[in-house]
Amino acid sequence: MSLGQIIDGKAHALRLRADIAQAVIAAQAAGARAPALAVVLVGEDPASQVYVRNKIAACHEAGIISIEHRRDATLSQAELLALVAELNRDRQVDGILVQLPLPPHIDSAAVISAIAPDKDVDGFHPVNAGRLATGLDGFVPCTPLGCLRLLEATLGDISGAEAIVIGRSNIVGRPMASLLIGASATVTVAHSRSRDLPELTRRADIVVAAVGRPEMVRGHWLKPGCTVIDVGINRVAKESGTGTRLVGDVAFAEAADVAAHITPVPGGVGPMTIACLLENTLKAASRA
Ligand SMILES: Nc1nc2c(c(=O)[nH]1)N[C@@H](CN(C=O)c1ccc(C(=O)N[C@@H](CCC(=O)O)C(=O)O)cc1)CN2
Repeated sequence: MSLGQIIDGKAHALRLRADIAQAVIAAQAAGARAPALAVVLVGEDPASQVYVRNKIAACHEAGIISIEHRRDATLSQAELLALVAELNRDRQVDGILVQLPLPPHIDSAAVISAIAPDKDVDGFHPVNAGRLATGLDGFVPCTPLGCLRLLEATLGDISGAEAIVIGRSNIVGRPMASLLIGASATVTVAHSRSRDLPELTRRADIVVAAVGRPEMVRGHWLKPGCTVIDVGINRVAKESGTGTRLVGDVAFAEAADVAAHITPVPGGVGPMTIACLLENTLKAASRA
């Protein structure tokens, strides 16, 4: 029997998106122009195409202008850097998003570093990473920001809580740890070299799994009554042998028997990523 309360990321995201739409209307009533987001997609990665389509639809619904720049996979790094430079100069563009992953011949770090930090609504630029790590205001990457919003809505104050972040990527693990430290949690960052991961995880009141390995975090790793935020999106073969299904980094059914709160996959963190992109775009526009 499942004991854990499922955290409905889709419902939280819809509420946040409605709040942003209201804020856009209010800003325009006060004389501002509509926020504008440039979305750059290079290549034909099927998942990226879906994510970009969903981001553009979410912008439209919230009254945010989106300007799509699609380029084929043969685009050179120099051409992409030139596009980013042009968007940096464009005063009608508040936010710039370059969808990842980029084709292998392009150095993603170089492209991210070329985005003006004050238009970097993905929060991936080293200046924004530094601002977050040092407690300064800046843009926070959308996925960890969405995780924090879900934790705040579910638990309220998390100061003093023991948290573990499993994974140390620049996009999720590291910024997530900074956000939790900012919220005064006691934070452990675990990774592939960590010794006795189950034991470390069992100490935590809050578990954020962002490791990219299907169902790696097991129910018996968890402290009863903890809160589990599953960032993983892994496509695996169905047991029937035909087709695939999405699973997270957490073995959901087992974990839901032990945790007090848990995000599902799909329908947990993913929808919050897109809602937080809108939040960051509104913030970029209101600073311009
Ligand atoms: N420039 C960026 N690139 C990438 C980011 C990012 O934040 N900025 N994150 C991911 C992909 N991503 C957004 O871009 C993203 C991933 C997943 C979801 C989502 O809603 N997932 C659904 C399931 C979707 C499915 O069926 O495949 C869910 O979890 O419910 C939204 C956005 C990498 N690239």
